[in-house]
Amino acid sequence: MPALMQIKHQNLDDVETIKFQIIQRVAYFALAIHVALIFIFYHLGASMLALANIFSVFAWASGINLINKGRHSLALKVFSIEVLLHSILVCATLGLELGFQFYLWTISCLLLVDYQLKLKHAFIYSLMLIFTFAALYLFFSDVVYSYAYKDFLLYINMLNIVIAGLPMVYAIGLIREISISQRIALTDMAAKDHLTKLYNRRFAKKLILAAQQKSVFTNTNLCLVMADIDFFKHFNDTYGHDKGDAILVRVANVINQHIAEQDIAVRWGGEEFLIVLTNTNEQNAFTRIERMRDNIAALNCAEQGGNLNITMSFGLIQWQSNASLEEMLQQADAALYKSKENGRNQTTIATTETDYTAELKSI
Ligand SMILES: Nc1nc2c(ncn2[C@@H]2O[C@H](COP(=O)(O)OP(=O)(O)OP(=O)(O)O)[C@@H](O)[C@H]2O)c(=O)[nH]1
Repeated sequence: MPALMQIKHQNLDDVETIKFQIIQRVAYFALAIHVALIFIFYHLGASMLALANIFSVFAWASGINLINKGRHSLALKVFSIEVLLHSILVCATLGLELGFQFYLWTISCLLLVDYQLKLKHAFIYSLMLIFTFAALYLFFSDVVYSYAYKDFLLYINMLNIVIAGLPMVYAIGLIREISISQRIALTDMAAKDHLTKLYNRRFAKKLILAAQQKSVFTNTNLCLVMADIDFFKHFNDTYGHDKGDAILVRVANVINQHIAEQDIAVRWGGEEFLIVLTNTNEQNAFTRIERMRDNIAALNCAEQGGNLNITMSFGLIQWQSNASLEEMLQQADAALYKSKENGRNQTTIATTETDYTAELKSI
């Protein structure tokens, strides 16, 4: 999987690691280029630059080593200083026509992705690199290239611009992916219950109201189902709270397996769940919930605690036109209560005597 794509599927903690894996790959590439430059500069007759490149190779190698040791921020500083000195030296010796000064732009972007550096400091260093870029034109624009391969200057310049530009595009793409993945993670944290990964009550209300509006608009049915694990207190008391938690997760997984993508499953309270089945009438919902109930009762909970069976009771209502969410929840709750009263491990369909349309008309 490409590294940028990989970020979407990682935890926030892993994002920094992936970022530096990418930087390390770029550093290996830079190291190889600097090794080649030793020979290229030597061949051109610029022996002082060839000698300086040996130090550059050491700088890139030690930066890579620092990344391996987890000293990411220091590695970036080593890379930045190397590029800064290298650009100044090459421009002072060979002039600006080769385009080595463009690497200062690349490194100024790289400093900004170092989160260990305070933003203020990162800005200052980056600006200093940009000012250095401008100053090179001030001081070295009259340096004339007097070495071999003069005819190739334009192409080398173009090559340097491309090589310097690619990491900048890559770095901005990386920052974009990181901020998107963080936004997704934060939205998820705000919307979901951390144990079961189902929607939490607060966030779900917005979703349910939107689903209800859609059902009115599309003239389709919507059902609300209240569900509650039977004798869960007894399970907790017998096997402990941690094993109770594991049961909640397994029950939530079964619920998820039995709902469609557009349906909504919510951890409503402790061991109480709310399921919203869209585009489904009362009879269909009943059949689907009964299948879910059977599968919960068939869960093998031996791992979580002895041979105690987990069962669940359900209360179901089809959303009545003009009824409010609170009214429907009350009815679903009343139906759930009946399931409990009648012996648990069953589904009760609410019998609504209230005519919500008439109620609305009389207001
Ligand atoms: N393990 C665990 N238990 C929880 C959690 N939230 C609520 N509970 C427990 O769920 C139990 C609910 O007990 P009750 O409301 O008495 O209901 P019950 O024992 O399931 O009995 P009925 O609903 O009448 O069948 C309590 O013991 C709570 O401590 C949770 O997040 N984890």
